Amino acid sequence: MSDTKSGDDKTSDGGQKKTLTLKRPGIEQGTVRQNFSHGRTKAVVVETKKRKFSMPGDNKPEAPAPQPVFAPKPPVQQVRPAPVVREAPRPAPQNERSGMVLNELSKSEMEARRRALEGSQARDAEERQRAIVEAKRRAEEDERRRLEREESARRQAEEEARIQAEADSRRRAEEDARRRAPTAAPAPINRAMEQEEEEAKPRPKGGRVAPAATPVRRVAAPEVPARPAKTKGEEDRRRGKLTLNSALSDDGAERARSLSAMRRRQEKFKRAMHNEPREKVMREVILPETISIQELAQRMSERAVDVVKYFMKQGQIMKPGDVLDADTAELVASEFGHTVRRVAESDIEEGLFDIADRPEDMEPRPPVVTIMGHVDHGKTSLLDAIRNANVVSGEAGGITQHIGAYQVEKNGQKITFIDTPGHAAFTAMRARGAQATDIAILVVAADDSVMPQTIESISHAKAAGVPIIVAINKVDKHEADANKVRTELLRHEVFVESMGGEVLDVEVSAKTGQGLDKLLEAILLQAEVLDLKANPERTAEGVVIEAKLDKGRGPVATVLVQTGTLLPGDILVAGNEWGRVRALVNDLGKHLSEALPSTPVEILGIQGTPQAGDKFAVVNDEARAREITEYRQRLARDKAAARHVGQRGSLEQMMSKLQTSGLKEFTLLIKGDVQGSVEAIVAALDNLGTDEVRARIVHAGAGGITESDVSLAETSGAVIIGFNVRANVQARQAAEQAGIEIRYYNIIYALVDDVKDAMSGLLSPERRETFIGNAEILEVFDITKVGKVAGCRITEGKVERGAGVRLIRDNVVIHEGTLKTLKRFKDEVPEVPVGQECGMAFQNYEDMHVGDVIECFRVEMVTRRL
Ligand SMILES: Nc1nc2c(ncn2[C@@H]2O[C@H](COP(=O)(O)OP(=O)(O)OP(=O)(O)O)[C@@H](O)[C@H]2O)c(=O)[nH]1
Repeated sequence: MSDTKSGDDKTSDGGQKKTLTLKRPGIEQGTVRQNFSHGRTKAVVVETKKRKFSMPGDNKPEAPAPQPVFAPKPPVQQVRPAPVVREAPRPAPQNERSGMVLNELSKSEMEARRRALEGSQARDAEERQRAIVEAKRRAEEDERRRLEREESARRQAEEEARIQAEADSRRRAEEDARRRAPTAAPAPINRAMEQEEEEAKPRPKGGRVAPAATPVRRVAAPEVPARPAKTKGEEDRRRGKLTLNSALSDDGAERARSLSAMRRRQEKFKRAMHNEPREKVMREVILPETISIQELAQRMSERAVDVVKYFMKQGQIMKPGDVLDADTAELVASEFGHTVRRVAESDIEEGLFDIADRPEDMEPRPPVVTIMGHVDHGKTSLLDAIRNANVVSGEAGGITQHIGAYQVEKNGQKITFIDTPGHAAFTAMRARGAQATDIAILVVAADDSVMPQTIESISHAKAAGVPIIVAINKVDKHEADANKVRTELLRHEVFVESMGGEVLDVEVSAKTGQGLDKLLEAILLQAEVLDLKANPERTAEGVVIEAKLDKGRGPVATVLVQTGTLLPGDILVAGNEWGRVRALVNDLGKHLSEALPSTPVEILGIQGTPQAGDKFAVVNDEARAREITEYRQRLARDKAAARHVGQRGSLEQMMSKLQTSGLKEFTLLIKGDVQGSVEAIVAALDNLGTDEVRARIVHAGAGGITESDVSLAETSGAVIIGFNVRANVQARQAAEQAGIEIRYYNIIYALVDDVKDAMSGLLSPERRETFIGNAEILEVFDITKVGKVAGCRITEGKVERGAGVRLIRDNVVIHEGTLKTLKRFKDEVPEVPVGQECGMAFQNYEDMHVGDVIECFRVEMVTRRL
């Protein structure tokens, strides 16, 4: 902008703003005020030059000089205010041009300018030419790339098809080999899964970018020079940002995936074009214990919606998220034509239990005894008597407390008694796979002899392979007949020693203490025979005997250490719960520094309440404990959900449900403070069920109500019942959000009564009919516009308008309906009592005869109760 010709250039006086140029012909001058920041303004002289047009031949000698300067520029460009005003007035140039206009430039200057102008025009032309060439080159380049892209996609498709074919043939060969030698080399359990993964893996890019490494060199080699430039560009665009890492890493997965996706799209499109049905691929579906419909569909390579449709055809409305048990899933998979292989996800638990011990590490351990027998034969009395007489020496004086098991000492040897008499607990434990008992004491009252539960107890002990010692109790009673007991036991294949058998029998009295020592000796003798041993020098394993949520101490569990030594600070997993042992407390309330094999001990520090019968084991660290319990909790949740779904989910049950349609269910989730009370509630609720309505318990357990309970209740539409427990804040909030009802109780009967009431509501109300009266038709009148009216006499009770009526002829009901009119003389009346005559007409019915009887009745809908 320094080439301005503003008056400033010619001004030597800085304060003088006017230009000192002469008024030139063809140039108009004006002044414009220009605004700047900070309110500054400046007057600017504007010159407008009238344009001269000259014909090509018009070659005036003076013309070329000014024209090169001004001609290329449009007139408006002559307004050049800004640079003019900003510059400080410069001292007037010292050359001869001072005060002269431009068209009076020297010849040499003119020449220089002309040259410059010509140079710039030439450059412009050159650039234009270059741009055209460049555009052409770019178009060619684009076309070449496009062709290359197409070619590469085609080769890629060919390549993958070939690799696929190779993999198929390899698999077939492997299968053939396996079939030929089925036992020679059993495939590892995950072989099929690995193979499937292998096939599912995106094809490595090696086949394309590094062909030498693979046998596909022949196909790939020619592509090498062209491809990297092209795919790289594509890749970069896709990734957006090219980092050093991404540039250097050999990650071809994304490229392979996107190319496969392209291929799939192409195939899909082709299929759609030719209307070809998809080729059905039979798969081996790996089934865990529970699986969601979505996951199952994925493993079968089917659409989830097809599986849902399949269920719909079976009359079941399912969602893709619903969980199926393995049996149902297997049925579905085989319906879709796939084979299944079931696997256990329990690998995570491997090595948790049953660590092999070396024989030399084994040391004798005390026997664990359970007392069984018929009701009122004295089990509790016997347990109490033994305990009171034989508390572990040195610990007498402690306040005994019920922790579910206790230890006594006899002749310096310890015996552990499980303090929950009866075979129910024994069976519950066995049902969970735990066997805590070494010896069963069968209590039979000498005055009552063998009774039904005595026989049941015998069966349980025998089924568990636990030796029996018979305690013939209440021998202090004068009507006691111990021999009768012995002979009756013979009938149930319990051959006592005194009858020539091998089963030890002892006559005892829990009341007087008679024979208790003998009983304990018999136990020790039996234990000796059993040669009970365990390795105390290892991490502890055992079984949960009882668990509860203690108000002050949180979750508390009584465990029986079966092997190893349990120490405070140990991290253990028990059922679905884990925790770090904070304290070990025995049945006398004493804190122990260790719990050796066969010791029952109460532990504090677990996160939740496990269930009686759950096995426990000490693990190395919290992470493992968490991992195992999370897996187990997930499993339990899935199982509960599958059980719930199973009600509608399994085909077998679908059928049975269809047959028993009309059965209403009252779904409940029960949480209680101790396992015992929960079991009692469940049993009581089970008894409420009828053919029409029953309580379905989706989950029952000890412990507070948690968020997972709420979500289970939500999925199964259950009401949550808390017995002596409360919901935590999260659970409460979740329940509020989900609209789940939580009811709290502290009395079982109140709970059962409420459930009964609620279930009664589910029973459809009963239609109850009450007879009101009878009338005999004496005459039938046909009245115009009204129709037939029966003239009757009330023979019994009364007749009410609005009540139900039946027309009875020869004791057969001809019609049932309502009355249209009930009249005495000419008046409509609400009712007519016995002995009086009246006129009656039926609604929409006229076939009445003399001698028919009209029965009048009232119908009520009565709510039924269980
Ligand atoms: N005379 C006498 N009575 C006994 C003896 N043992 C128990 N009893 C009584 O028998 C009744 C039942 O005894 P429990 O110990 O409650 O019997 P149980 O087998 O534990 O009963 P459930 O817990 O209901 O199965 C009680 O009234 C005891 O006092 C005994 O050796 N002699």
